[in-house]
Amino acid sequence: QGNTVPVQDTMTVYRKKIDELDKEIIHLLGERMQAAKAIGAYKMTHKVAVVQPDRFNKVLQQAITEGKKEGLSETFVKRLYEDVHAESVRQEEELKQH
Ligand SMILES: C=C(O[C@@H]1C=C(C(=O)O)C=C[C@H]1O)C(=O)O
Repeated sequence: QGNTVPVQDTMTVYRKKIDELDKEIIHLLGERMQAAKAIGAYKMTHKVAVVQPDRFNKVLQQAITEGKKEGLSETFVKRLYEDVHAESVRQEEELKQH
């Protein structure tokens, strides 16, 4: 059928967009982890606890607010940020081993 080619093209265009956005997301997450590690290094020198629940709660609330503007559910943003936070804490803790 002649219409299968344009359908493929449309999907290819959007998938290319998704691939680009995914690259940006990963790049930004990497940058975020670098910032967390810089904070982790400061904490290590000044004997400050890695996990800061009040700060994380603020970060989470900000993300939920921004997420809502983008049509993202609170549940999704919460799950996502709990994972991001866990990785951030893991990377800060890892600094102590070196
Ligand atoms: C990066 C920090 O360390 C931890 C990680 C956080 C984060 O990833 O946003 C927030 C609070 C801390 O539990 C920080 O204290 O700011």
